[in-house]
Amino acid sequence: MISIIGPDSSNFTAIVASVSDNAYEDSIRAKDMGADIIELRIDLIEDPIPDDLIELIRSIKLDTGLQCIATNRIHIDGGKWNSSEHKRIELLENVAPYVDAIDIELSTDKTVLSNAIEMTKDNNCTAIISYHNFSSTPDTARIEEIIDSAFSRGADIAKIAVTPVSKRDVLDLLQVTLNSQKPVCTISMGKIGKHTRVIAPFYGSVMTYGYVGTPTAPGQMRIDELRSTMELIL
Ligand SMILES: O=C1C[C@@](O)(C(=O)O)C[C@@H](O)[C@@H]1O
Repeated sequence: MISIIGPDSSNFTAIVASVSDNAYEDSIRAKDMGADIIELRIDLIEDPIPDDLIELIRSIKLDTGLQCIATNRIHIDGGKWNSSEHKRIELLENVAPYVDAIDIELSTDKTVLSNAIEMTKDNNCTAIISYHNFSSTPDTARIEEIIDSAFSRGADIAKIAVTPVSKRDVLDLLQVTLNSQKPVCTISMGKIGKHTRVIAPFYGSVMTYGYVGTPTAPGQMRIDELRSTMELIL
């Protein structure tokens, strides 16, 4: 399970470094830059082979001491996975015994999602159920519905990554974040939302994502810049 409770049992925000190709080298750099957790984006790795992924995860965890999230992002949620759904989930099952959390999309087929969440918990992993919208930000009632849906399907953390078209969209997401009584990770992507990667934690977001080599989403900041800016203003 990933830890989102600070050493003094206060809530703290985990800085997550998304890595893909060059995952090992970028994970070492991420650690030095101040990342708390590594996210391995399997969908961004060329021809992922289970045994190689397991060896990679073991090396990353051993040499960085950081916890690891496995993500194999479905195309509809902005991912690059382009093979079968069965294989997509199978790769997550292969690595589940070696990681600390699995990220699976709310848009996944309900039965597949339910089985994947069961598998996640059977492996004592944190279940992150994520929702992505790369064109807009739903209204607050809809975002709250999405969060409730994620928890009703077994999420330990509900992740909402949406795209604002106005400052009001950003404020709406921060309001939902502040009101949430359960662990959420909220991100306003793109240029208008970029500052939420630093300030959403102040309103209760339990994780914030950054990059080492190349961004894996619009508006991401480099890990060291993210950490220093958070330390400066939070
Ligand atoms: O879902 C998320 C958040 C993210 O999309 C971002 O906006 O930083 C980056 C993804 O790698 C991660 O899985």
